[in-house]
Amino acid sequence: MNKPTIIGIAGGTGSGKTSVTRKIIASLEEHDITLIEQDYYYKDQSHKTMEERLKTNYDHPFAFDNDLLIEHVKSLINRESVEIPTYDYVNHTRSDKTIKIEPKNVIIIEGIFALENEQLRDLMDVKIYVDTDSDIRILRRLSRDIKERGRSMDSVINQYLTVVRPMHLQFIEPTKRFSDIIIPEGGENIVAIDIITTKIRSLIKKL
Ligand SMILES: Nc1ncnc2c1ncn2[C@@H]1O[C@H](COP(=O)(O)OP(=O)(O)O)[C@@H](O)[C@H]1O
Ligand SMILES: Nc1ccn([C@@H]2O[C@H](COP(=O)(O)O)[C@@H](O)[C@H]2O)c(=O)n1
Repeated sequence: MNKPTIIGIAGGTGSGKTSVTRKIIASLEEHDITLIEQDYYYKDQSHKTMEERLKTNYDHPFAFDNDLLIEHVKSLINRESVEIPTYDYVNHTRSDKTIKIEPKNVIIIEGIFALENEQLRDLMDVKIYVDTDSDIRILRRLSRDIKERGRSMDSVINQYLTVVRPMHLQFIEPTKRFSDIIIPEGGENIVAIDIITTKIRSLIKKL
């Protein structure tokens, strides 16, 4: 059986990775797509106190269980289903439930460090970096984290200035050079989404 088409979508927090991913999936409605959000692979911290969890650097590659992610992607490539973890941003740890993911012809891996790990990159057919200015990204994140992730304005601003911004510059922004295509402004870039879906369709045809 042929290898599924693997797409990696990276970019800073609030850049619009999730929005781009949703638009790609919607544009390819005639195809079944497996989505893996890298955030689900944040390391389990259930053995830590909340105080300890608040001190974790969630913007460092070490915060992720990449070994498990790579193992799961390889299983999907071998057309085996996997039970993937889920993540609870309010409690900063893995949730109790897992989700069964079935292998499909297209697999999208989306996350801030989707292009950081060489082993993971080597499995990808198309590598995308969503590039949005940092002032826009922090405004989007502020609004989203307060509405959806149980955060206060002060905590988002403090985390951004002390951890998120420096880690972005050190670890995430440099992964842009590994991308095949850079999308400015994320999900509203209709032309870029169109180019990407055309490429994915042509890769699926070759399967
Ligand atoms: N083009 C846009 N205009 C306005 N808001 C946007 C746009 N793209 C994304 N957002 C909003 O910004 C927040 C972060 O976007 P998201 O796609 O989740 O980014 P990421 O996955 O890179 O963190 C979400 O609340 C989303 O609805
Ligand atoms: N417990 C956690 C885990 C992660 N984060 C932040 O999430 C960001 C990545 O998610 P995006 O959807 O924004 O790409 C990352 O920058 C972490 O700081 C968190 O705050 N708490």
